Amino acid sequence: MSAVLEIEGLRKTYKSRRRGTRNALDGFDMRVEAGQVHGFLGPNGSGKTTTLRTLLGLIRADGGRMAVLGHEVPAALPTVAGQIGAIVESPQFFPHFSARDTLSLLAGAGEVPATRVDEVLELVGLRDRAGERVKTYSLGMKQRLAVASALLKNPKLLILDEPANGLDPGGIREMRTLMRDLAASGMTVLLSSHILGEIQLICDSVTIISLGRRVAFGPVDQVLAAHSHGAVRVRLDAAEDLAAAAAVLDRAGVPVTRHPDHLMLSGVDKPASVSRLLAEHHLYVSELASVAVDLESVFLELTNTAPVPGQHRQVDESAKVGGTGQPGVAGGGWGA
Ligand SMILES: Nc1ncnc2c1ncn2[C@@H]1O[C@H](COP(=O)(O)OP(=O)(O)OP(=O)(O)O)[C@@H](O)[C@H]1O
Repeated sequence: MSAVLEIEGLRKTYKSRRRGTRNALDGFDMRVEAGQVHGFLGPNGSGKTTTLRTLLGLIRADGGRMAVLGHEVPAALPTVAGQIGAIVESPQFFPHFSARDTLSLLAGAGEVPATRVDEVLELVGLRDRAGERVKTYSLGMKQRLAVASALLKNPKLLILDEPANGLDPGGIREMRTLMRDLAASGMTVLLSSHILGEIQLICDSVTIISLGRRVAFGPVDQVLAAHSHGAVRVRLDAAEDLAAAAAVLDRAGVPVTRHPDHLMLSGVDKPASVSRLLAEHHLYVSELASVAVDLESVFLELTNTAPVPGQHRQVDESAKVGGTGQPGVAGGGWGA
């Protein structure tokens, strides 16, 4: 498979006299293969928008390299920009223009045939409302218009930041079908979203970022498989003992994620040893179950963002990452 997008060792530091320096990207890597729907996931403030803005030449990186469709960017952006469709942050439209006027204007400016306007209106489900002013649109309708505008050029790489934002359940499902159809037609779709159930359904592969570094990547099923090994859910007789149990397991080197009424452990070969260890500390298990993990559990574990009862997690209090940034996916990566 060939890479449509390659990012290696990307670094970006924001400097401000008042707030000092902040490493938004700290040697971030990413690879997206052709024809895939690729999910780009990370907690608030982990560096997703910074990555996308850097890729599109909106801000300058401090180090690393990026290539789109085999061309180094930002140097080659004039060559490849016509093949990238992107919505990063909410685009603004003229409120008094209709969707059709808006798209016709963009098509004219981008030398896109006028017939494409009706094609994209149909694709995003706005055909019957295309003549109405944008200011009368709902949030979801504006979001559909944004996706239509990114599709106008029939790009090879489509980058969408939270495309399901504001969509009703039917709209989310339609967007899911649209993404899959676009990928089937050969388009590569990079999707940033916090709706992990959706990502698991739509995406072929994912990259998870935390504190500006990649903490997992690969085909969704491989990322899940890598973290399903020895995944065990633990409940205790007394739920108030969960914190003490988490501390005991942590000291024993067992990866543990706290949830409001249970703990999730990974890499447990002998579940019985967990109940024995906890009993030695007078902590008694009421349930010990092997489970198949979902993307949300993997995300919460890797980014250390699972909610903890009685605590208000602050932005940036996610995982201190280290090591290779690889999830243990066989072969050290995919498409290699
Ligand atoms: N212009 C800026 N000046 C200073 N710091 C910034 C600036 N833009 C982003 N940052 C900081 O860089 C870090 C990464 O921000 P970024 O917007 O890339 O996160 P994100 O992953 O897109 O988050 P979200 O999921 O909330 O959209 C954050 O700590 C943020 O505060």
